[in-house]
Amino acid sequence: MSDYRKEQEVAIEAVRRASLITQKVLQTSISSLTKSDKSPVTVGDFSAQAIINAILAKHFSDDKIVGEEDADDLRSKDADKVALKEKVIGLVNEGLMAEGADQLEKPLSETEILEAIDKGNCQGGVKGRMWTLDPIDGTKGFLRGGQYAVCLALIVDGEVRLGVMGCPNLPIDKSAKKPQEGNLDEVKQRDDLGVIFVASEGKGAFQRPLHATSSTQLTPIKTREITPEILSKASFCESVEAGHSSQGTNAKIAEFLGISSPSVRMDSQAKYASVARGDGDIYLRLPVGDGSYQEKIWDHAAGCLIVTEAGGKVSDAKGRPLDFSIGRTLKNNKGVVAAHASVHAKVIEAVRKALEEEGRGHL
Ligand SMILES: Nc1ncnc2c1ncn2[C@@H]1O[C@H](COP(=O)(O)O)[C@@H](OP(=O)(O)O)[C@H]1O
Ligand SMILES: [Mg+2]
Repeated sequence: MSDYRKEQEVAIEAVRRASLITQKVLQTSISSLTKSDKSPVTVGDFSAQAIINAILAKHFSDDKIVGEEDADDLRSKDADKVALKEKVIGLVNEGLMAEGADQLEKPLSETEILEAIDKGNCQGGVKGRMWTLDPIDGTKGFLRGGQYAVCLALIVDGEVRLGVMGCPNLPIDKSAKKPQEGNLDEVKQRDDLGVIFVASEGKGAFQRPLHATSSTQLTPIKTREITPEILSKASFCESVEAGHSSQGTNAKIAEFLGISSPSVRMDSQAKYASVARGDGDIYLRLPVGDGSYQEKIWDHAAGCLIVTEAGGKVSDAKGRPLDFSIGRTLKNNKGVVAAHASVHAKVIEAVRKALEEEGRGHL
């Protein structure tokens, strides 16, 4: 098994710098940004993507990147888009020139920043090294002051080898209260929020505070011990967005497992982080309707490895491993189920029953 120590160090620093910039976008009042730039999430997305891609290109210039955005919008002469581009250029250079490892000596030019954003055009596949990036996963959560995550993973020959996730609105201490959904003031005021999660294949999963310096120790994380006998005491999490995961099916699965506590709803891959550090036990993401939506690899790669390395098991609704080797989507899979390895099979059995009862057993 290869050692991805250098990649891990670079990825943590890239995610840290990008996450701090998204946090700044959030904290410099969403309402004023909304007026001038239309969408703060666009500013945050482009800025985080440029920061991460530029740092990856500096260290691993041959690696490909599978990302969601390109810079076409920022090349428009439209006044709105020009204002957006100026904002992004300012934030990217602020992020890259802030003190710490990988600090830039001089700002990047507009052309360099647009080129960095455009690097995310790889189509994925089974051969070679590629990074997959979601600069702001959980865009809806970001906008409502809920959970969102800056997610980066390294895929080599179709397997996820390294996952790093920045969760600026998640408490460092898993037992601390999460900020109330939609309470932007709380997110702005609390100084105990912001975590980076990291996992490297075969090396375990860890967390560290987002605001820590690069030499800060990583703390190991583990899924909560849960056995089939006490499965009814488990807690499960799901998307806030009903369109992303069938909440009715999820509720039925919980009922079959004897779980009576209500689901914890959370945006983004922060759900994987919660399961990985034993804050929640099960993450259910059951397909909506005819199940035609194809999940994107950048929405799952980092979280999947972090849960697996923390002692959990991640699969699709049928119990099959997620297949990251066939392009930009998980088209060989339907839905996602993450749980402690010792109860995963029981959860999958409940998923099968629930889908059959809904007449969707073929999914
Ligand atoms: N119909 C659908 N079913 C499942 N996921 C969807 C979806 N439409 C969009 N998504 C994805 O769901 C992600 C958010 O997941 P969650 O609900 O867990 O917060 C989105 O990521 P972005 O927010 O990066 O766009 C988006 O890629
Ligand atoms: Mg996403």
